[in-house]
Amino acid sequence: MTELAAVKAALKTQAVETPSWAYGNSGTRFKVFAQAGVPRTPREKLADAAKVHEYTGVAPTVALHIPWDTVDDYAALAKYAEDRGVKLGAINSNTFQDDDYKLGSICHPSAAVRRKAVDHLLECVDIMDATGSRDLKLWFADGTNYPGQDDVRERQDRLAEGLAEVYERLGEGQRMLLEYKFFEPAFYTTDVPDWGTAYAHCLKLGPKAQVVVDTGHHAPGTNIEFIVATLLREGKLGGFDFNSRFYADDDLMVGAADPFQLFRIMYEVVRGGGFTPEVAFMLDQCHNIEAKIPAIIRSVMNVQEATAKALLVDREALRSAQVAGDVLGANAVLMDAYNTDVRPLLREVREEMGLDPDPMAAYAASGWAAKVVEERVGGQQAGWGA
Ligand SMILES: C[C@@H]1O[C@H](O)[C@H](O)[C@H](O)[C@H]1O
Ligand SMILES: [Mn+2]
Ligand SMILES: [Mn+2]
Repeated sequence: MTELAAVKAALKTQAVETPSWAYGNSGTRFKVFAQAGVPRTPREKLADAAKVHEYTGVAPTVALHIPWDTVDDYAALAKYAEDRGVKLGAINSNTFQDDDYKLGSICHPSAAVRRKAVDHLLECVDIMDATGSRDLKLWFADGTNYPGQDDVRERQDRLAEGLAEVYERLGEGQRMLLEYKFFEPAFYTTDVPDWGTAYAHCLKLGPKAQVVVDTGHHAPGTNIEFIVATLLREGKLGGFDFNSRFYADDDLMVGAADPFQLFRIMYEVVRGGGFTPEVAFMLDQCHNIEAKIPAIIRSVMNVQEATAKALLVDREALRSAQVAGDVLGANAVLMDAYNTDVRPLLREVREEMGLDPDPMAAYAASGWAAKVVEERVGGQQAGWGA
């Protein structure tokens, strides 16, 4: 197989998981701008997600967030998704919106509150059993706002104890993905603030515990691809929450703020043997002012473009330049790939997959946007963030 054929074949195996909550309204503490036609139910979110997969061909799963996507019958929801060509993906817990969690959830000083939080996580595993999901994704808002507010070390003990109980509950083929974030909503300490803390907990828990890298969760200037290379080397990279940011956890379209960073990340993924189903490529975004479905289609295409460029890196030329200490030569090999216009290649890949080469145009021509605005009248629009 020629190198180009191999690159095309790899691109056809790409799988980007889209987040149910990105189809709903979202915003900031200043304002949530509602949009006409936004889903009102988990089923309507799945119907929109199915459109993203229909036009990109590489968005076959949808992450759920509990309780935002709570339903009576999860098996029926999984069937509804499959009837539309997508599958239910990671189950995201939520221990950050309940009044009891003001001082934390799994790290809270009160054993009763910790019990409540762990019970929610265990309920999420029950849901995974019903949906057939592999991954339980855990992000904790837990932290403190002032020095002395709580015992930093003891909160880690509480975290370890709670995670261990959930780990024991995981079934065959199930994993827990622990996500870190350096701040917000806590502003002094965050109990899982960085990759090192997440890695340390996952190492102690065992092989079913892996780390999630949310690309919006690092201090400015952090070399995220170094973290990716290291976690892959350790066999502890479970997945990504892809988005982009200019300042904090802006949750903008992945690749929009820094396409070069996304390329560098995907290069370390490819180089580290991480372009496999073992690494979950998930989007975690909020489309506060832009149309949501087109924004998610654009995001999936941004991931495809970064991946194509990463797969096109001339590894042999790079290796020999690196071994020779040819600094400029080595850098030039990587930049050649990055500066390659891969859009014609991806158009070909889509045509070979039986898709319209231009997903954005195909979606715009589908009339889906007008259809949902007309149909989705009344009821409570889905949304979060204010
Ligand atoms: C909504 C919530 O936001 C957090 O910042 C984190 O990124 C989590 O992954 C996401 O579930
Ligand atoms: Mn995230
Ligand atoms: Mn986030």
